[in-house]
Amino acid sequence: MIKIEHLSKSFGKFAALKDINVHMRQGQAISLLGPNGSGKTTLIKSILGLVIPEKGNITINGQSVKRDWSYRSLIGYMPQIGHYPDNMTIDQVFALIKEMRKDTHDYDEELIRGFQLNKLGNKTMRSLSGGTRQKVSASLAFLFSPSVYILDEPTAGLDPVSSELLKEKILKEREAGKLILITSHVLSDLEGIASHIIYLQDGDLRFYSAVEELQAATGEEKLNKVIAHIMKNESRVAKTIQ
Ligand SMILES: Nc1ncnc2c1ncn2[C@@H]1O[C@H](COP(=O)(O)OP(=O)(O)OP(=O)(O)O)[C@@H](O)[C@H]1O
Repeated sequence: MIKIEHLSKSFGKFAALKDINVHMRQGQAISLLGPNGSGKTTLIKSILGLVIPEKGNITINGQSVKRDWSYRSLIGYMPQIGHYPDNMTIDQVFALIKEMRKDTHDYDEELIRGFQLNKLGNKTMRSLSGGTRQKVSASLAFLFSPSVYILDEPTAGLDPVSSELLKEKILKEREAGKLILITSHVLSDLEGIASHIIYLQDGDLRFYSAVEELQAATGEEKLNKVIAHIMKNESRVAKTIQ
Protein backbone atom coordinates (compact mmCIF):
# COMPACT_ATOMS: atom_id res chain seq x y z
CA MET A 1 0.00 0.00 0.00
CA ILE A 2 2.75 2.50 0.98
CA LYS A 3 6.11 1.62 -0.52
CA ILE A 4 9.19 3.62 0.40
CA GLU A 5 12.38 2.94 -1.56
CA HIS A 6 15.85 4.36 -0.95
CA LEU A 7 14.46 7.49 0.72
CA SER A 8 17.00 10.06 1.90
CA LYS A 9 16.40 13.56 3.23
CA SER A 10 18.94 16.10 4.45
CA PHE A 11 18.48 19.52 5.99
CA GLY A 12 21.65 21.29 4.86
CA LYS A 13 24.49 18.93 5.77
CA PHE A 14 22.41 17.08 8.33
CA ALA A 15 21.06 13.71 7.13
CA ALA A 16 17.61 13.30 8.73
CA LEU A 17 16.70 10.10 6.80
CA LYS A 18 19.25 7.71 5.33
CA ASP A 19 18.26 5.25 2.57
CA ILE A 20 14.94 4.13 4.10
CA ASN A 21 13.20 1.10 2.55
CA VAL A 22 9.79 0.04 3.89
CA HIS A 23 6.67 -1.61 2.49
CA MET A 24 3.59 -0.90 4.64
CA ARG A 25 0.56 -3.07 3.98
CA GLN A 26 -3.17 -2.69 4.49
CA GLY A 27 -4.37 -3.99 7.86
CA GLN A 28 -1.09 -3.17 9.62
CA ALA A 29 -0.95 -0.78 12.58
CA ILE A 30 2.64 0.36 12.47
CA SER A 31 4.17 2.15 15.38
CA LEU A 32 6.96 4.48 14.34
CA LEU A 33 9.37 4.64 17.26
CA GLY A 34 12.72 6.27 17.93
CA PRO A 35 14.37 8.92 20.11
CA ASN A 36 13.69 12.64 19.66
CA GLY A 37 15.12 13.84 16.38
CA SER A 38 15.46 10.35 14.88
CA GLY A 39 13.44 11.26 11.76
CA LYS A 40 9.89 10.05 12.51
CA THR A 41 8.09 13.28 11.63
CA THR A 42 10.34 13.78 8.59
CA LEU A 43 9.31 10.32 7.35
CA ILE A 44 5.61 11.07 7.92
CA LYS A 45 5.90 14.44 6.22
CA SER A 46 7.68 12.83 3.26
CA ILE A 47 4.71 10.47 2.81
CA LEU A 48 2.35 13.44 2.97
CA GLY A 49 4.39 15.44 0.46
CA LEU A 50 5.09 18.15 3.07
CA VAL A 51 8.82 17.43 2.94
CA ILE A 52 10.53 16.83 -0.39
CA PRO A 53 13.25 14.15 -0.13
CA GLU A 54 16.26 14.52 -2.40
CA LYS A 55 16.50 10.80 -3.13
CA GLY A 56 14.15 7.85 -3.35
CA ASN A 57 10.54 7.04 -4.14
CA ILE A 58 7.30 6.81 -2.24
CA THR A 59 4.25 5.21 -3.82
CA ILE A 60 0.76 4.80 -2.40
CA ASN A 61 -1.26 2.10 -4.14
CA GLY A 62 1.34 2.27 -6.90
CA GLN A 63 0.88 6.04 -7.38
CA SER A 64 3.96 8.20 -6.84
CA VAL A 65 3.52 10.99 -4.29
CA LYS A 66 5.65 13.26 -6.49
CA ARG A 67 3.42 13.93 -9.46
CA ASP A 68 -0.15 14.05 -8.25
CA TRP A 69 -1.51 15.01 -4.82
CA SER A 70 -4.87 13.25 -5.21
CA TYR A 71 -3.50 10.37 -3.10
CA ARG A 72 -3.85 12.62 -0.06
CA SER A 73 -7.60 12.05 -0.01
CA LEU A 74 -6.77 8.45 1.02
CA ILE A 75 -5.01 9.68 4.15
CA GLY A 76 -6.34 10.99 7.44
CA TYR A 77 -3.51 12.96 9.06
CA MET A 78 -3.37 14.06 12.66
CA PRO A 79 -0.37 16.39 13.10
CA GLN A 80 1.61 16.72 16.32
CA ILE A 81 0.39 20.32 16.57
CA GLY A 82 -2.63 21.38 14.55
CA HIS A 83 -2.71 24.93 13.19
CA TYR A 84 -6.13 26.47 12.56
CA PRO A 85 -7.40 29.99 11.86
CA ASP A 86 -7.72 31.53 15.33
CA ASN A 87 -10.95 33.43 14.64
CA MET A 88 -12.89 30.46 13.31
CA THR A 89 -15.24 28.48 15.52
CA ILE A 90 -15.03 24.69 15.77
CA ASP A 91 -18.20 24.42 13.64
CA GLN A 92 -16.70 26.70 11.00
CA VAL A 93 -13.48 24.65 10.85
CA PHE A 94 -15.43 21.43 10.27
CA ALA A 95 -17.65 23.15 7.67
CA LEU A 96 -14.59 24.52 5.86
CA ILE A 97 -12.84 21.15 5.69
CA LYS A 98 -16.03 19.45 4.47
CA GLU A 99 -16.36 22.15 1.80
CA MET A 100 -12.77 21.42 0.68
CA ARG A 101 -13.52 17.68 0.44
CA LYS A 102 -16.63 17.74 -1.71
CA ASP A 103 -15.71 14.30 -3.10
CA THR A 104 -17.21 12.63 -0.02
CA HIS A 105 -20.38 13.11 2.03
CA ASP A 106 -20.00 9.93 4.04
CA TYR A 107 -18.76 11.46 7.29
CA ASP A 108 -17.50 9.54 10.31
CA GLU A 109 -18.48 11.83 13.20
CA GLU A 110 -18.09 9.26 15.97
CA LEU A 111 -15.13 11.12 17.53
CA ILE A 112 -16.85 14.52 17.27
CA ARG A 113 -19.75 13.11 19.29
CA GLY A 114 -17.47 11.08 21.61
CA PHE A 115 -15.39 14.15 22.46
CA GLN A 116 -18.62 16.20 22.66
CA LEU A 117 -17.20 18.77 20.26
CA ASN A 118 -20.73 19.24 18.89
CA LYS A 119 -21.53 21.01 22.18
CA LEU A 120 -18.56 23.40 21.78
CA GLY A 121 -19.27 24.35 18.15
CA ASN A 122 -19.44 28.10 18.84
CA LYS A 123 -16.05 28.29 20.56
CA THR A 124 -13.27 29.93 18.59
CA MET A 125 -10.08 27.97 17.96
CA ARG A 126 -8.14 30.71 19.78
CA SER A 127 -10.05 30.00 22.99
CA LEU A 128 -9.49 26.23 23.05
CA SER A 129 -7.28 24.36 25.50
CA GLY A 130 -4.42 22.29 24.03
CA GLY A 131 -6.33 19.05 24.64
CA THR A 132 -9.51 20.31 22.94
CA ARG A 133 -7.41 21.39 19.96
CA GLN A 134 -6.04 17.83 19.81
CA LYS A 135 -9.62 16.52 19.81
CA VAL A 136 -10.41 18.73 16.80
CA SER A 137 -7.30 17.39 15.01
CA ALA A 138 -8.22 13.78 15.80
CA SER A 139 -11.84 14.26 14.70
CA LEU A 140 -10.68 15.79 11.40
CA ALA A 141 -8.28 12.89 10.72
CA PHE A 142 -11.13 10.39 11.06
CA LEU A 143 -13.89 12.49 9.43
CA PHE A 144 -13.65 11.15 5.87
CA SER A 145 -13.13 7.43 6.69
CA PRO A 146 -9.75 7.29 4.92
CA SER A 147 -7.92 4.04 4.03
CA VAL A 148 -4.74 5.23 5.75
CA TYR A 149 -4.29 7.02 9.07
CA ILE A 150 -1.13 8.89 9.91
CA LEU A 151 -1.23 9.90 13.55
CA ASP A 152 1.66 11.92 15.01
CA GLU A 153 1.60 11.68 18.83
CA PRO A 154 -2.21 11.38 18.82
CA THR A 155 -2.76 11.03 22.57
CA ALA A 156 -0.38 13.83 23.63
CA GLY A 157 -2.28 16.33 25.77
CA LEU A 158 -5.48 14.28 25.98
CA ASP A 159 -7.05 13.45 29.34
CA PRO A 160 -7.23 9.70 30.18
CA VAL A 161 -10.90 9.31 29.17
CA SER A 162 -10.38 11.02 25.79
CA SER A 163 -7.16 9.12 25.23
CA GLU A 164 -9.01 5.81 25.78
CA LEU A 165 -11.77 6.90 23.43
CA LEU A 166 -9.26 7.67 20.70
CA LYS A 167 -7.40 4.40 21.24
CA GLU A 168 -10.67 2.45 20.93
CA LYS A 169 -11.39 4.26 17.68
CA ILE A 170 -7.92 3.47 16.32
CA LEU A 171 -8.38 -0.19 17.22
CA LYS A 172 -11.77 -0.26 15.49
CA GLU A 173 -10.20 1.13 12.31
CA ARG A 174 -7.37 -1.38 12.52
CA GLU A 175 -9.94 -4.19 12.80
CA ALA A 176 -11.68 -2.73 9.73
CA GLY A 177 -8.44 -3.42 7.82
CA LYS A 178 -7.11 0.15 7.51
CA LEU A 179 -3.40 0.95 7.45
CA ILE A 180 -2.40 2.94 10.51
CA LEU A 181 0.94 4.66 11.03
CA ILE A 182 1.31 6.08 14.50
CA THR A 183 4.09 7.74 16.47
CA SER A 184 4.03 7.93 20.24
CA HIS A 185 6.57 8.20 23.01
CA VAL A 186 4.00 6.68 25.37
CA LEU A 187 4.53 2.99 24.66
CA SER A 188 1.64 1.91 26.87
CA ASP A 189 -0.65 3.81 24.46
CA LEU A 190 0.45 1.50 21.65
CA GLU A 191 -0.13 -1.70 23.65
CA GLY A 192 -2.75 -3.79 21.87
CA ILE A 193 -2.85 -1.35 18.93
CA ALA A 194 0.50 -1.82 17.16
CA SER A 195 0.90 -4.91 14.95
CA HIS A 196 4.34 -3.82 13.71
CA ILE A 197 7.19 -1.60 14.87
CA ILE A 198 9.46 0.56 12.76
CA TYR A 199 12.42 1.79 14.79
CA LEU A 200 14.41 4.78 13.59
CA GLN A 201 17.64 6.07 15.08
CA ASP A 202 19.77 8.91 13.72
CA GLY A 203 17.82 8.72 10.44
CA ASP A 204 18.54 4.98 10.00
CA LEU A 205 15.85 2.33 9.96
CA ARG A 206 17.07 -0.06 12.65
CA PHE A 207 14.27 -2.62 12.27
CA TYR A 208 10.79 -3.18 10.89
CA SER A 209 9.17 -6.20 12.52
CA ALA A 210 5.90 -7.68 13.70
CA VAL A 211 5.28 -7.13 17.43
CA GLU A 212 4.84 -10.92 17.92
CA GLU A 213 8.22 -11.52 16.31
CA LEU A 214 9.84 -8.98 18.65
CA GLN A 215 8.11 -10.51 21.66
CA ALA A 216 9.46 -13.94 20.69
CA ALA A 217 12.98 -12.59 20.07
CA THR A 218 13.14 -10.74 23.40
CA GLY A 219 11.07 -13.06 25.58
CA GLU A 220 9.14 -10.00 26.77
CA GLU A 221 5.39 -9.43 26.54
CA LYS A 222 4.86 -5.70 27.22
CA LEU A 223 5.83 -3.29 24.47
CA ASN A 224 7.91 -1.01 26.72
CA LYS A 225 9.91 -4.03 27.94
CA VAL A 226 10.31 -5.35 24.38
CA ILE A 227 11.74 -2.02 23.21
CA ALA A 228 13.93 -1.58 26.30
CA HIS A 229 15.32 -5.10 25.78
CA ILE A 230 16.12 -4.40 22.13
CA MET A 231 17.84 -1.12 22.97
CA LYS A 232 20.03 -2.84 25.56
CA ASN A 233 20.87 -5.86 23.42
CA GLU A 234 20.49 -4.33 19.99
CA SER A 235 23.03 -6.28 17.93
CA ARG A 236 22.11 -9.70 19.34
CA VAL A 237 18.34 -9.17 18.93
CA ALA A 238 18.82 -7.65 15.47
CA LYS A 239 20.42 -10.95 14.37
CA THR A 240 17.39 -12.90 15.65
CA ILE A 241 14.76 -10.76 13.93
CA GLN A 242 16.45 -10.37 10.56
N1 LIG B 1 12.83 21.98 8.55
C1 LIG B 1 13.92 21.52 9.15
N2 LIG B 1 15.10 22.19 9.05
C2 LIG B 1 16.22 21.73 9.64
N3 LIG B 1 16.30 20.59 10.37
C3 LIG B 1 15.16 19.89 10.50
C4 LIG B 1 13.92 20.30 9.91
N4 LIG B 1 12.97 19.37 10.23
C5 LIG B 1 13.59 18.44 10.96
N5 LIG B 1 14.89 18.73 11.12
C6 LIG B 1 15.87 17.94 11.87
O1 LIG B 1 15.78 16.58 11.42
C7 LIG B 1 15.92 15.69 12.53
C8 LIG B 1 14.71 14.78 12.56
O2 LIG B 1 13.59 15.54 12.99
P1 LIG B 1 12.15 14.90 13.17
O3 LIG B 1 11.21 16.00 13.51
O4 LIG B 1 11.85 14.07 11.98
O5 LIG B 1 12.40 13.94 14.43
P2 LIG B 1 11.37 13.09 15.28
O6 LIG B 1 11.91 11.69 15.32
O7 LIG B 1 10.00 13.27 14.75
O8 LIG B 1 11.51 13.76 16.72
P3 LIG B 1 10.47 13.93 17.95
O9 LIG B 1 10.40 12.59 18.62
O10 LIG B 1 11.15 14.94 18.80
O11 LIG B 1 9.16 14.41 17.41
C9 LIG B 1 16.09 16.56 13.77
O12 LIG B 1 17.48 16.64 14.07
C10 LIG B 1 15.54 17.90 13.35
O13 LIG B 1 16.20 18.95 14.04
